[in-house]
Amino acid sequence: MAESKKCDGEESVTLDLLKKKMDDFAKERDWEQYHSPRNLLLALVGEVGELSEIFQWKGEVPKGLPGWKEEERTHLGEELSDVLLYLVRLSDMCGIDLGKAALRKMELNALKYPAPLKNDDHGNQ
Ligand SMILES: Nc1ccn([C@H]2C[C@H](O)[C@@H](COP(=O)(O)OP(=O)(O)OP(=O)(O)O)O2)c(=O)n1
Repeated sequence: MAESKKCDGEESVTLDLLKKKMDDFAKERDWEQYHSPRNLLLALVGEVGELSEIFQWKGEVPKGLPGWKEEERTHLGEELSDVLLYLVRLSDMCGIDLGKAALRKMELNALKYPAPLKNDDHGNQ
């Protein structure tokens, strides 16, 4: 089920919900013909370029983006969203369950890069 509600009545955002909304968006416009894997990949890369432009020439940007104007933050949210939406759509058109694939990849990452052991209360490792 794609739709899910938070307890405050607001719709909670899941990858499944975004997948369903992108599917509806394409169907309503008869744009499924354009949403081939290769087209979507190129669109995704284009949006990553637009995202990069926001940070271009700024030098290092501290976390939380202090000093950024509200309109710059809004623009950033839009470009991040374009990247996410095309990624979700690309995964769907390739038959990849992105949520499952990402969780599996994180497990692989944890095996490849084990966290260092922490001392317990008794100073033992
Ligand atoms: N064939 C298309 C075209 C657009 N979109 C959707 C997904 C993106 O979220 C957004 C991209 O729209 P634009 O190509 O108009 O890109 P921008 O919104 O970045 O506009 P601009 O490039 O003018 O800044 O619309 C889509 O699903 N399929």
